[in-house]
Amino acid sequence: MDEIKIGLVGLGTVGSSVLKMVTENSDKVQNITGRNLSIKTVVVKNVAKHQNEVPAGVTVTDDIDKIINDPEIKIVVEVMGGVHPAKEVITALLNAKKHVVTANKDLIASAGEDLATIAKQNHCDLMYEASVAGGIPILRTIVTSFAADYITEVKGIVNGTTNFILTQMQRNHWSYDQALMKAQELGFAESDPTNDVEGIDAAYKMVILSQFSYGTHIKLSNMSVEGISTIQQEDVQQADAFGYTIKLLGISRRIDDGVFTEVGPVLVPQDHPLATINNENNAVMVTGEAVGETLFYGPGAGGLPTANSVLSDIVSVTKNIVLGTTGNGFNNYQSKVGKVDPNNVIYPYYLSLKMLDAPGQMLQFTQIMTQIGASFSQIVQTKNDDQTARVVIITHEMSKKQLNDLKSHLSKINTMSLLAAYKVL
Ligand SMILES: NC(=O)C1=CN([C@@H]2O[C@H](COP(=O)(O)OP(=O)(O)OC[C@H]3O[C@@H](n4cnc5c(N)ncnc54)[C@H](OP(=O)(O)O)[C@@H]3O)[C@@H](O)[C@H]2O)C=CC1
Ligand SMILES: N[C@@H](CC=O)C(=O)O
Ligand code: NA
Repeated sequence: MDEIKIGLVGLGTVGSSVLKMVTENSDKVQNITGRNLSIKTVVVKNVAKHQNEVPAGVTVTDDIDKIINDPEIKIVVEVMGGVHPAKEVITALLNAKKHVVTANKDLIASAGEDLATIAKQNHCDLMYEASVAGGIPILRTIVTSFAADYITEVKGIVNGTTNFILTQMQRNHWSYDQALMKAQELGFAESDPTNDVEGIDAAYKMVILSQFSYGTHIKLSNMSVEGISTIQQEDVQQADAFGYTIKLLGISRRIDDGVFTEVGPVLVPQDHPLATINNENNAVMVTGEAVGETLFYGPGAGGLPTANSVLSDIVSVTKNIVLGTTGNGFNNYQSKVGKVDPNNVIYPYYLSLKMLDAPGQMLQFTQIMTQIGASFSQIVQTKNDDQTARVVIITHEMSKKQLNDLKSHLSKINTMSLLAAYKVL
């Protein structure tokens, strides 16, 4: 049987699981593709650390040229992460006519279009199913199964680390730091978890999902991105008492002629499917005009689930090699969309305020709300300390403009401050 040799760049959480799956699941892959796939060379930073982690016959090196210049290697898996030097490495691999499979959302969200062009010029495949929602087969599903439908919204939980942290904070009353440490230990978090907890990793994934859903590139700089690092345990518990679970959601929807995409903590009603997604699991809801609402659920992080998506790309590339159909692009949908007026982006909000515990304070707050044309649906006041009260409110629908007006009014009053403002689904 013909052989296809694979190069692997990175042997961490995902890389070691890719090596395991290529080695242990080769019979099924052979059966489907008619090719014998094996990993020939692995590139890492620290060769000594990994020397004993590979089967006999596999070379471990820190020299990427050993893959770039090896004519026997046809497919390369990039799982080292980060934009640089991953971008330069993938560019060199494509120019050397290697097909590339990557899990790197940072890179695809920021340079995916350029890399796709280079791939096409070289008649090579560039696939990245693992870059969004780890083990959930969502990108290929949008390309193939929503090919004709007009997608109006794509939203969901697309970061495993933050969902794990929020689950532990809500269910087990863990501290934020304790939960983050465990997520790192389990291999869900990025090597620097800042992008996870600040919502940037989820934003990268929303950029890619929007590209696939609407055919348009949303710039990260045009998105509102908020993470979970400032969420307080008391807000998690208060949301729960109101009947909501706080989730970090990415939401991308058509509004007017445009697409509005954002990431932030959202109060999700406890009977909504997204409220039931726990730990490192992710869920993506895709709404199409024809099909209506659909939900895709599964592990969003972790070695083997992510490796399964990498393997699905490897198998797709292999089939293309066999059929001579490489270089046709992972996603070919391109379309122009207009701008969205933030006044038309409306949600109810959860507002947490600290105010002086004195007569007239609530009246003053109510006057501001009346002035900006907003109103409450639920309100709870508790003691914060000797002098101040904590007032938590769920508003009726209001626009981003009204929220900004509220913030600006509050910034001028030194007896009240807004501690948190989260959307309510
Ligand atoms: N972990 C997860 O659950 C998921 C991760 N991803 C993505 O997959 C990719 C890999 O993630 P993960 O496996 O967790 O990362 P790890 O940090 O566990 O592993 C990274 C690997 O890449 C190697 N590496 C890093 N920089 C270089 C370099 N400059 N040259 C050569 N090798 C290098 C490291 O080598 P050494 O060990 O010698 O330091 C290590 O083996 C990232 O893009 C991540 O965003 C996607 C979905 C899920
Ligand atoms: N750090 C990421 C890994 C998968 O993309 C996450 O936690 O979701
Ligand atoms: Na995926």
